[in-house]
Amino acid sequence: MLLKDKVVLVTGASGGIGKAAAIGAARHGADVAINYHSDEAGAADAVAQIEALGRRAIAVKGDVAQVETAQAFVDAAVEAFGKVDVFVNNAGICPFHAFLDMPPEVMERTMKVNLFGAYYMVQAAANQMVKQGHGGSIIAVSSISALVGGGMQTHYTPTKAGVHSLMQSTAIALGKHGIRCNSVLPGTIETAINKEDLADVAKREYMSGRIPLGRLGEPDDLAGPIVFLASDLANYVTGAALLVDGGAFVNLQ
Ligand SMILES: NC(=O)C1=CN([C@@H]2O[C@H](COP(=O)(O)OP(=O)(O)OC[C@H]3O[C@@H](n4cnc5c(N)ncnc54)[C@H](O)[C@@H]3O)[C@@H](O)[C@H]2O)C=CC1
Ligand SMILES: C[C@H](O)[C@@H]1OC(=O)[C@H](O)[C@@H]1O
Repeated sequence: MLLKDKVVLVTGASGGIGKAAAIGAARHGADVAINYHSDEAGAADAVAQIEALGRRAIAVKGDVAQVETAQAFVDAAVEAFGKVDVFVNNAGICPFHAFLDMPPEVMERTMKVNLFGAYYMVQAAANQMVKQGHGGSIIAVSSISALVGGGMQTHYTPTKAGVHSLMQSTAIALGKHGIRCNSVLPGTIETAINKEDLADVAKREYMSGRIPLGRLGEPDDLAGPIVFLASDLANYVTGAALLVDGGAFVNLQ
């Protein structure tokens, strides 16, 4: 039990990596507050799975692109559980689109959800942790795409580099409060975000062929690394970025 009686908040946790991280935290003894955008059934299922593990859970609806969502989420968690120990910024979108004719609204929505949303959420969680006075752990779900590009992801990869950079800067800003800030950099993980993209058989085979461990990732592959960074096992880890990609990044030839 690495997170016994900790309170963990996860954004975008009605499915995919966020849901796996929320349930993974509960498996390690945490009570969990999840933010979700619109998938009521997915959010209810995450709550039910956490409660089945004997932990408490709440689901709070909100669009992370709206500034006020962040404080409302933190307030709801504090009202339910009394504190915030761990904050996982996970919510994100990746509407694949070519560069030369990128619609401004697609670019701006991606920035607002992935980067602005992360900024306001992390700020709200950090203020709560500072007020509590006993430190905390913040983890951003960045991406291998913080380090490498994607021709159909010119609006997306800068947001992932941005949240990685945000963790580096907040690690400095919040170190004196005992708040650690790190990012995980997933490779290609099969979730709703890339269902359509990976439906292309040739693309799917190319992507899995690039991975030394021989398979695409699953949401649960992120749960362990996130729980580790959240836990006291990572007490002296801050400003770090952990690739969770089956070895894809280092596979040049
Ligand atoms: N699946 C992959 O290959 C990779 C995913 N990531 C990142 O992991 C994170 C989670 O994505 P996945 O689980 O893969 O996909 P997903 O589509 O299953 O999950 C994304 C979650 O974010 C939520 N969300 C989207 N817009 C939101 C908004 N405005 N407000 C609140 N919630 C919102 C969605 O409802 C969903 O629950 C994202 O930040 C993504 O960029 C990073 C690297 C690889
Ligand atoms: C959604 C993509 O399949 C996925 O997102 C990322 O961040 C990875 O780099 C993959 O491109």
